[in-house]
Amino acid sequence: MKAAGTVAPVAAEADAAPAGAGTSGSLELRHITVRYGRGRSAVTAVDDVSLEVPAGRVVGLVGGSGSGKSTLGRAAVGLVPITAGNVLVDGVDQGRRPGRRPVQLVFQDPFASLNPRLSVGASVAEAVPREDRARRAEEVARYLDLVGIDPGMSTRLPRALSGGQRQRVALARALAARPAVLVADEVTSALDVSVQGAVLNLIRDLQRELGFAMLFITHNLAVVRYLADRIAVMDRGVLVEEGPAAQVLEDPEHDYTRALLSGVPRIGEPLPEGAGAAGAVGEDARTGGAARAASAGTDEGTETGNR
Ligand SMILES: Nc1ncnc2c1ncn2[C@@H]1O[C@H](COP(=O)(O)OP(=O)(O)OP(=O)(O)O)[C@@H](O)[C@H]1O
Repeated sequence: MKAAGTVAPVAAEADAAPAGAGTSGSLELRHITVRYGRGRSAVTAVDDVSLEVPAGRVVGLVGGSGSGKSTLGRAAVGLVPITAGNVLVDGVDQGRRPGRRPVQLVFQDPFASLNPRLSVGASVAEAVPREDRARRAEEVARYLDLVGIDPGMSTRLPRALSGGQRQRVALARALAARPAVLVADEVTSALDVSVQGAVLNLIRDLQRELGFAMLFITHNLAVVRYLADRIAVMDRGVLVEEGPAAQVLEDPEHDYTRALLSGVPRIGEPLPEGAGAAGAVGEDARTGGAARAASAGTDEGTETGNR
């Protein structure tokens, strides 16, 4: 593992491919609509959204609460049925029905990705592709090591781990499946501020090292500033803006993006989650904490006790 990095400024050359690129797949969401329910009670959570995550790149998906970010991520992974549109991985249409896809999702709550009755090792082993079953034990050790978890902990149950450790194991499980694309949905929001930076550093280092494409969903603009090559902004089910991270953050085109950045909600709307009352990017107490922890290169040290 590389040493924890420092907070990077917004990539000046957002279009330059990161080191290690070329090993991953690409994700293309074409005119995706997802509707929950039927008739009058139907909710259009995602409305005709098209978005591309090129191989080796990180696209940050931001927006206020209920804007449809998680639904879009779940549609990409095949966890919710798609009402209209197509999900393509490496140009191959994945169909609209829920099902297994070469896209892995890491959730906000690691308990959602880990079976509480399975040991850490068994959880990761389950994800190892069939063709690697013969060397499953080595693969489990390799991925646990990669995320900074001592493979000696593989007999433990998730409940015996800290929140940060559980999220690392969830990440190991997702990566062990060797996905073409990773979707990370609010992966640090449930974590203690003191470990958020370490997990973000880990994700950033792994992404650079392994070169997988990633759709990184968050309400936290400081986090996308830190991680994303490109930023996509959703408002009430619609994609309102998409572009290189620096451009979206420094010179947003859409009013909603400006409102997210300034923390000033439109009249009659609640303050978007993550757009701190203080306003500017990184001034939200939570985001500031994450960025500072990342900047200091801190890790949860005693928590994992193995890095
Ligand atoms: N399973 C469901 N059944 C019905 N409606 C749903 C379901 N899941 C989400 N919704 C609705 O779809 C809309 C989009 O929700 P979604 O969770 O995708 O937004 P989000 O941007 O991820 O929000 P948050 O940041 O709060 O998680 C919301 O109006 C939500 O109430």
